Amino acid sequence: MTREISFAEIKKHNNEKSVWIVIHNDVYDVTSYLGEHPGGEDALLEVAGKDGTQNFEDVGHSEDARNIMKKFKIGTLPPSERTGSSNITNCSNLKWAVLALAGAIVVGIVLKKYLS
Ligand code: HEM
Repeated sequence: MTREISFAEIKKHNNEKSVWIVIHNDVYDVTSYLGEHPGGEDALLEVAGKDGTQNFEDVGHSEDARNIMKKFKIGTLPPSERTGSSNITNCSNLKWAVLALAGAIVVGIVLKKYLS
């Protein structure tokens, strides 16, 4: 079960005793994950009680990481506090798809030149 949690409450959980982080408008309680996080506890503490979406995406977390985080979800932001950033993941996937396509086209052109 998840509930709506506002920043007024989230920002109280900003130290190692209790670490709540907002990522893509969802609220995660990662207190028990501090010691297990491959990126270290400091990375999580830095955005404790805040929105860590940007930092989370800058690292380029794997699908694995995104699955693990589901376990820690405790709620979502109220609609009035949400930001429009929940599509960043899709955007970065799209970016890679476009890059892969561009690469394939270049390889195709080079191969065609060599083979003709
Ligand atoms: C519930 C939230 C999070 C989970 C479950 C999580 C999980 C993970 C996992 C599994 C990795 C290993 C690499 C990978 O699989 O991508 C990782 C690496 C890392 N994470 Fe997180 N992470 C979370 C939040 C964050 C946040 C908010 C930050 C930054 C503020 C962060 C910073 C990092 C860094 C710096 C690395 C190391 C990357 C490297 O050394 O290659 N993580 N995280």
